[in-house]
Amino acid sequence: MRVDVVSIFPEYLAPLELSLIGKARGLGILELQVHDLRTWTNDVHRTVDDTPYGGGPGMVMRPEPWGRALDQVATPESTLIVPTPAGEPFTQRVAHELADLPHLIFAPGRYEGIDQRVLDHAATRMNVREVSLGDYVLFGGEVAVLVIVEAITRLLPGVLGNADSLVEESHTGGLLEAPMYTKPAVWREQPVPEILRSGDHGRIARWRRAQAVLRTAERRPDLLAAADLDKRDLDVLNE
Ligand SMILES: Nc1c(O)cccc1[N+](=O)[O-]
Repeated sequence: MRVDVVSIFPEYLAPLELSLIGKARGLGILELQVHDLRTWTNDVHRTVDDTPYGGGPGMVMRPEPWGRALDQVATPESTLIVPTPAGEPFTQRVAHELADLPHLIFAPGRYEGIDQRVLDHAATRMNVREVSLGDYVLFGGEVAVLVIVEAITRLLPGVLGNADSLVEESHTGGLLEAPMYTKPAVWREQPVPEILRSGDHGRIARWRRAQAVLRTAERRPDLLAAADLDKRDLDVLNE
């Protein structure tokens, strides 16, 4: 997979050189390049914003630099990802969808956002997806890019040492993951649930599933409605 990020704060994306993302880049699993949007400005002040038509507070990102940036970076295989509070919810399902694509271009906006014509023009030549991490307001989209790139990269084949890790985690299968424990067996007078030390893998799997169902029912009933529950799950909820 290739990823290009265009930002007025390219240094914000430095964490994409670290840890497993850095490893994926080193292995050639992920090809990633960060660009400074001001590269595509043509005035002495390298201007990227201007006042909004129709009035109102703040500034809007000018279309010309973005247009020239996308002209250079986009290919026929590109999908433009625009992190914005006005976007569709970014979920594990969306992460899986994006992880299957050949080329993602991220356009994190600043100020009051990017001139809408940039997205509308881009949509005439590539897929455009506006995605939101949540219902809150940030200074810009760069931190959202870090989150989305991490969520996608860990799904790419060869990145996680044990692909089984993807099976039992939260939101895979629509449920939150069960609580996890490690040594010592007792910590500050709190024992690890006995079943986890029983060695009975069938009972352990059923216990973990029950815990996931109960935790999801308590914290995220919205997910439970969409989850694929079996009779045993329903019995757990009705106990
Ligand atoms: N919430 C927000 C924002 O305020 C600015 C850019 C991106 C996002 N987001 O992805 O959620």
